[in-house]
Amino acid sequence: MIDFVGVSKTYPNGVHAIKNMTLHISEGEFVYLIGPTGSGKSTFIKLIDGEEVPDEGTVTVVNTNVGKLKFKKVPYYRRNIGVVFQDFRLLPNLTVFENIAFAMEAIGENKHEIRKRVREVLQLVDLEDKARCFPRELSGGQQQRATIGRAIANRPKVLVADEPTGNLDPEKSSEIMRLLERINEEEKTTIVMVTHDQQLVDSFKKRTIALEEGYIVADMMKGGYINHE
Ligand SMILES: Nc1ncnc2c1ncn2[C@@H]1O[C@H](COP(=O)(O)OP(=O)(O)OP(=O)(O)O)[C@@H](O)[C@H]1O
Repeated sequence: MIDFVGVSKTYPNGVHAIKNMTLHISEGEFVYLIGPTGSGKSTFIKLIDGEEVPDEGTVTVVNTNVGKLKFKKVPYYRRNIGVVFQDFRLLPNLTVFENIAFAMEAIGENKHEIRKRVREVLQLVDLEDKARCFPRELSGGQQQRATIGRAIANRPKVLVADEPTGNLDPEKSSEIMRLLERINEEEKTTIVMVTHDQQLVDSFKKRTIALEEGYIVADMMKGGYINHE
């Protein structure tokens, strides 16, 4: 599903963010990406969603060579990838229902299908009673659930989450983890999640890939935190 073969990424300022990385993530996996600040986690995510291209090696996601994608094809490719950030990024003037529908309207889905899927997603993220609320009327945890709903509306094959629990307390973070696990199981979505939250990684055990200075320094199938941070 996600294959990095000999991937290196150097930014124009000379920073080597990813160094000769080779790694395979299978369809349906749920993987944590951990590592100290500046170790290359966000760059790894950007190589997956096509925001950055590798200088060396190949990044293949859902049978697409992402680094070789023509500019015009990037939006089509991105339909395969749902993205969730720490800071929510919901559209403030749209309701929860509209925020989720927006992602589907953007790809020209028909109205009937949008209504059906948004209801399904609202149920999955447990926000049926908040459908008509605006983001500012929601708690942080609810906003993050709405963001996740928006990210999965188009049934992406891969969901990348960059510190999705970064702004939430432990209880809300666990709630988000249980939701992501549900999406992973029920929607068969492959999930790559960047996190600094040692407690989460220890309690919701999953394959854990640790980066340091652009290198993979550990790849543990059973997960759990290590001493690299
Ligand atoms: N657009 C950019 N231009 C130049 N250098 C960059 C750029 N983006 C990231 N870097 C550098 O590349 C390295 C890796 O950054 P990256 O954001 O991937 O790390 P990270 O592990 O996600 O860090 P954090 O945990 O702080 O988010 C850092 O040294 C960073 O300063």
